[in-house]
Amino acid sequence: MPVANDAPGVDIERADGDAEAGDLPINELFQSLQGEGRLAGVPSVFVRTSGCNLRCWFCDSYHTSWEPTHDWFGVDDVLAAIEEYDADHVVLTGGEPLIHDSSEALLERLADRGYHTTVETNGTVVPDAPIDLASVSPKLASSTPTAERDPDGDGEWADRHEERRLDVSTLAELVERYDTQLKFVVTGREDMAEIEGLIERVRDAASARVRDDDVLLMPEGQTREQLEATREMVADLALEYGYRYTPRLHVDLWNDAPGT
Ligand SMILES: C[S@@+](CC[C@H](N)C(=O)[O-])C[C@H]1O[C@@H](n2cnc3c(N)ncnc32)[C@H](O)[C@@H]1O
Ligand SMILES: Nc1nc2[nH]cc(C(=O)O)c2c(=O)[nH]1
Ligand code: SF4
Ligand SMILES: [Mg+2]
Repeated sequence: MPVANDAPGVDIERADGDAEAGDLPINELFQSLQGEGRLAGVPSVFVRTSGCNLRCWFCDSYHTSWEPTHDWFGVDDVLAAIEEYDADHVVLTGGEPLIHDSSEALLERLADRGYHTTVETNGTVVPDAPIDLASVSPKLASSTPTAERDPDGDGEWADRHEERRLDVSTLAELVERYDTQLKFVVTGREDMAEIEGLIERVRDAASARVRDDDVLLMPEGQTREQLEATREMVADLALEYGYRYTPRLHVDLWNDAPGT
């Protein structure tokens, strides 16, 4: 998916493909309702950076991970595009937004201007920047792109993904530093043992408290049809384990349409 430049008033004229120091690779920028997590339903501007240090086989943002596409924009240009919208909430996502140093500069500027910021992150990087809600989605073994599941080849990324996907001390630091929700993509009941074990390890490692309702179970699925097959099972698991369920509101509403 190319940069979404058809939204009214969004100025992304300087799309010349060349990076300058401090630029961010932007895949798309749009307004929607936050579809996931504690703030589901809140009108928000989404800034999607391109590039990721992981390769989940199910990644619903294929054009930021497996096949990244983007144009480069300065932080000022990104801010100007955000300010075209009448929104108080900004969601910085990707790809993995925290692999880019300039994400920190953008978050500083957004905080200065009084925006509420959510960062959607895989929890492998601790940033040095203000964030109102760290929406951390640690990646489970069921996300690994094994040869059978690799959408793009025959498992070349499996080892790198496996090595990088979880680091308890990084997760503990995020929990200590930020108001955090831990949002797990659930593919089946088999994921629960890993989730339970990981929560226990993060609780042991972090001085800050992780409440059961800071832990969210989200059904895997990029389309309405796929979610139909997983959401009830995941809702039942949330009830059984006492964690929170999060819908994928945007998928329920708009399926897999771009810019939603
Ligand atoms: C595309 S990721 C970008 C942010 C970051 N890289 C991460 O994974 O948290 C945004 C959110 O979508 C979730 N996600 C990606 N593919 C999904 C799928 N097929 N089903 C459910 N959630 C998915 C991720 O777990 C994450 O919470
Ligand atoms: N509406 C909507 N809500 C979202 N919440 C997290 C998203 C993401 O891709 O990070 C996302 C997204 O892509 N769309
Ligand atoms: S970590 Fe996030 S962006 Fe990266 S591949 Fe997984 S879901 Fe996609
Ligand atoms: Mg998304």
